[in-house]
Amino acid sequence: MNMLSPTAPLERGVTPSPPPGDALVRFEGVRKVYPPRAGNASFVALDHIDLSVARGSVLGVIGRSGAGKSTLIRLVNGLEKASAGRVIVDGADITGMSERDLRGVRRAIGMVFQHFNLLSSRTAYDNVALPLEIAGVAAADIRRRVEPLLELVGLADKRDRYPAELSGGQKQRVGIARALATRPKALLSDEATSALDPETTRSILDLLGSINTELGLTILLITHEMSVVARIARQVAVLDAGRIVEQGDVYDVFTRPQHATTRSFLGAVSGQKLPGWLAGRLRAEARPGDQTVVRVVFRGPIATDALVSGLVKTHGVDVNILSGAVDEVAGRPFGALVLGLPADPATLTLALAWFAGHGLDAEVLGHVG
Ligand SMILES: Nc1ncnc2c1ncn2[C@@H]1O[C@H](COP(=O)(O)OP(=O)(O)OP(=O)(O)O)[C@@H](O)[C@H]1O
Repeated sequence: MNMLSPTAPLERGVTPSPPPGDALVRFEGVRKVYPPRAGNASFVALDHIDLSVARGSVLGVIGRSGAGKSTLIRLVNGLEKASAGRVIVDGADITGMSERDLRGVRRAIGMVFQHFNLLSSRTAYDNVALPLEIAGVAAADIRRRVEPLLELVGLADKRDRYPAELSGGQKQRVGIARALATRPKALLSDEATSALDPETTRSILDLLGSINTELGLTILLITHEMSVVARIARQVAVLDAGRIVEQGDVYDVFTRPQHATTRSFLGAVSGQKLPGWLAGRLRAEARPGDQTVVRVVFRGPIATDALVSGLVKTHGVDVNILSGAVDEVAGRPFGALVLGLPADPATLTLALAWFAGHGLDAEVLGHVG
C-alpha cells in the first residue's frame, strides 16, 4: 500500500486532475448489517453501495438522520467492517484487514468531527501534536510539522490556548490541523460544520476547500445540509435509507434532481418547495380567472427582470412573480422563479416557447385563483 509516512514532506501546489477511475476510496457493492441486539432484529444500515472518491476531489454525501452516513464514513477507516462487498482505500481492500494494517490506513486518513473531539487539558499546539506523538515522531520534527499547520488554519497566535479559550470555529480549525498532522491522503469530515453558525460554517468550508486545492487532499464529507455540499463539493451522493439514490456532479444533481429525497434537500433554493401559501392553493384544473403557475429554472447567470419584462413587452403576456430564489451551487448561479401566467392555452404556449428559446426549463405546476 502506498500510504504517506508521518514524516513525509509537505507537498504543496495544485494536484493535477486524477485520471478517470483513479479512486482513492472505492465502495464496491457494500452492504452493512448491524447484528441483532437487546431484543432488536438485525438492521441493514447500508446496501448496494457503489461509490468512488476520486483522488484530489471533494465528494459530499448528503442524507437525513439515520440514512447511514456515519456508517459509510466509519467503513472507510475500518471502524466498521462491511458485511458484504469491498471497501478499497488507496488500492488496498480493507475489508478483511488486520487491526495492525488498519492502523496504517487510519494514519493516511484524517478525520474531522462535529464536536471537534479536542483534549481539553491540551493546548491547541499540543492537540495538533498528539497524533505525531502517538506515531513516535521526534519533538523537533513535531514542531516543524505543527507550526506550519497552525499557520495554515490561521491559528498561529492561538497555539497556547486551551480549547475552552477558543470559539467553535477556532476549535474546528485545531481539529482540521490535527487531522492533517500525519499528512493524510484523505480527510473524512463527519458533519464538521453542524455545530457552527452560518458565517463560521462558510469560513471552515472555505478552509477545507483551500486545503483540497493547495494540498491536493481528497475530502469525503457527510452532511445533512445541502448548502454545505453546494459550497465545497464537486461530486455528491444522496443517501436515503441506506441506499444511494442519486449521485454525480453537484451542479447536475442539484439543478436536475431526479429523486424525491434530493428534491427535499434542495427545498426553496431550486423552487422545488413552493411557499406554503401557494402549495396549499395549487389545483390541477384551471377555473375561470385562474393563473397558471409555472416554475422556470435557470442554470447560469441570467437577468431575471429582463427575462420577465421581455416576455411582457414582446408578447404582452401578463406575468406575476409568485416566488423566486437564486443561489450558488458549485460556484455557479442557480435558481428558480415561480410565475403566475394567464391560464389561456395560446398565451401559455407562447410563454413556454419563449422560455425554451432562452434555454430555460419551464414546468407547469398547476393553477391558482
Ligand atoms: N452499532 C449499531 N447497531 C445497530 N444499529 C446501528 C448501529 N449504528 C447505527 N445503527 C443504525 O443504522 C442506521 C444508520 O445509522 P448512521 O449513524 O450511519 O446514520 P446517520 O445518517 O449518520 O445518522 P445521523 O445523521 O443521525 O448521525 C440508523 O438507523 C442507526 O440506528
